[in-house]
Amino acid sequence: MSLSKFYFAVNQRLQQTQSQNPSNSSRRHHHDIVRAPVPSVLAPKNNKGLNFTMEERQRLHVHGLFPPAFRTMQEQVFAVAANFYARASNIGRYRYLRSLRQRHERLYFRFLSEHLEHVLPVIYTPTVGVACTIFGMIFRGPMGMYVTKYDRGHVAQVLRNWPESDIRAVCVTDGERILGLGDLGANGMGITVGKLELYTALSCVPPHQLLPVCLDVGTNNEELLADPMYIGTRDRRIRGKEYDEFVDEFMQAVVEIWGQRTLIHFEDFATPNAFMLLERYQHKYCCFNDDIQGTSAVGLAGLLAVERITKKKLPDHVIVFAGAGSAAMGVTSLLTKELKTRKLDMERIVKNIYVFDQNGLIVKSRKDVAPPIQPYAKDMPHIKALDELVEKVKPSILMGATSMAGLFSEKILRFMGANNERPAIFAFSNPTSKSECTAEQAYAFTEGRALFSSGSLFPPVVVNGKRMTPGQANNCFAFPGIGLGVLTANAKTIPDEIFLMAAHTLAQYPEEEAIESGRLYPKATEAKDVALTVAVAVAQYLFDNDLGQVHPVPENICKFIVENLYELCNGDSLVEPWKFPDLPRVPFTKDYKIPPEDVKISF
Ligand SMILES: NC(=O)C1=CN([C@@H]2O[C@H](COP(=O)(O)OP(=O)(O)OC[C@H]3O[C@@H](n4cnc5c(N)ncnc54)[C@H](O)[C@@H]3O)[C@@H](O)[C@H]2O)C=CC1
Ligand SMILES: CC(=O)C(=O)O
Ligand SMILES: [Mg+2]
Repeated sequence: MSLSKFYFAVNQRLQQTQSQNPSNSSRRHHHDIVRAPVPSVLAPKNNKGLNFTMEERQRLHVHGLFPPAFRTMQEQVFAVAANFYARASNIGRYRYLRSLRQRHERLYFRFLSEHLEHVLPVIYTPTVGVACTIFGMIFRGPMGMYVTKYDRGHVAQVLRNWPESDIRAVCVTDGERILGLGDLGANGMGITVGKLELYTALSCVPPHQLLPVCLDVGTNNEELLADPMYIGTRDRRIRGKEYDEFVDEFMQAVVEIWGQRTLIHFEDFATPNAFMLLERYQHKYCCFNDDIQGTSAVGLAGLLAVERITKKKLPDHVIVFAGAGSAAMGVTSLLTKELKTRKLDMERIVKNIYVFDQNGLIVKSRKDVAPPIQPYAKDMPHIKALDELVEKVKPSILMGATSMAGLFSEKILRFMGANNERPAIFAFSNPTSKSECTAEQAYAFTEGRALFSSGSLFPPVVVNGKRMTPGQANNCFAFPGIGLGVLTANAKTIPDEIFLMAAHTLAQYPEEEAIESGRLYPKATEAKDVALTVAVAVAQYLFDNDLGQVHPVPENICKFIVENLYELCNGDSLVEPWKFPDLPRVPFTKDYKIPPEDVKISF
């Protein structure tokens, strides 16, 4: 029984119990009516919880609404941590965090910011994927705007209902390709919420300036259409002109309301629409597609790190891309751009790049190849099986973005290990359940020599006593910094070069020691530092190329950004908000941390 069906059954049972005992339900109803209104000082963005001082409680008329105890922000973070780690499952933690955000926003982001390593897999991939599959059941209240096809002609009017006026960035999805989970329709809202929360947690963009949007254009997911818990419109997806005009209206409405400078982040559109919309809007609006462009920066950064450790130039590496969707084609095209900057011609660039999709190797004789992939089509006989291609061309780098769990079979991984001293394996697909292979498999079948990275993080693996730490090849190391850099410069459009800048900045992160243990990407605990560094590089590029709209151009961009960051500390402006001061800790020190278990392998 699927999780949503299980909960549906539980709810049905509850309803039956209530209808058998009407006196219960009417009593509860009566209590609801007499409940006192919540003062606006307790609205999520104003609430300080037990951190309200006695003077504030009296002045703001909330005295008596709280127990007498006072807690510092840090103590409240401890209390949240105790609750968070006490939950038995990550989906339980997700639900706890959702309710925390809905009552105390600053505490929520402060907690996120301090416990990133454990929180990232909950508010982001993989758990957010589970949350999206049961989103209708766990929906608690507004988190963003739903715009449906029935709002055509009135999209601006609908967007104006959002209670915040100073929106600087919008993350929008139409829910057609949510992670590797396919068409989740209106449930895709969970993804846009998660992405924007990283803009705050990693880049300190104030949450009230961020707006998640779900364009509900229907769903073709039969299970959802038949699911009573589904929260979206129960229609099939609109396509073609109708779809294009709807998205056009949305884009116009955003700039009409919040201005041309509003950053529009496209997320988890199905690949054909993702490329179509990027081409249509890239030079017209301040927008980017995270799955194509954000991922391209992270993919190229990983390749640059491989180049560094193997001491072999990228064009000399044989690279097989499994998948030819947004993610894989994003990386391929940024790699091409990078190699062009190295003065290589197209023939040389594509020589060692092989693209393989669900119908096999992309070859010239195939008729089903989309235009962006055509330059990589090989003039050789078609190969249908990935293991056959790997045996034939002997790649040193294997990148997968297919949502096909287990695609990198034992045979393929052993082959990679046998032919390379440090085979590079990238399993981009999300969530974990869709990964092309696990970290354990990548290390086990290459005698612990693989440079392994995945879209959703795997725990470290101890191979013959040596601790291998996989990296996270995820666009979360790019988009928060890119977003912050673009907002800092107030750019009107986002040029492709930005993603090259981001890739080179990110590639500098892993130290030699980390690379030795197989990790090509920074740790989650470094993600805030990465975001700021990427933002500075991006803003610098925009200013240098006269693409910024801030006058006068700030002399010190880093200082300028830091001074404008969200105060995560309830008004105590922190000089370096991404490094919190070591405040005195209360004896709240129960063992509530659950470090991920290492997997142990020996030969
Ligand atoms: N780690 C990261 O930062 C990111 C990861 N992703 C993940 O990448 C995956 C793919 O995303 P998109 O490119 O947008 O999806 P997509 O659905 O457009 O592309 C999937 C590609 O995989 C190919 N494919 C399917 N089965 C295959 C098989 N058995 N053998 C070889 N190729 C096969 C398809 O032909 C298609 O070209 C998703 O799981 C997504 O979550 C996407 C963006 C960023
Ligand atoms: C990470 C991401 O954007 C994806 O899997 O779609
Ligand atoms: Mg995505």
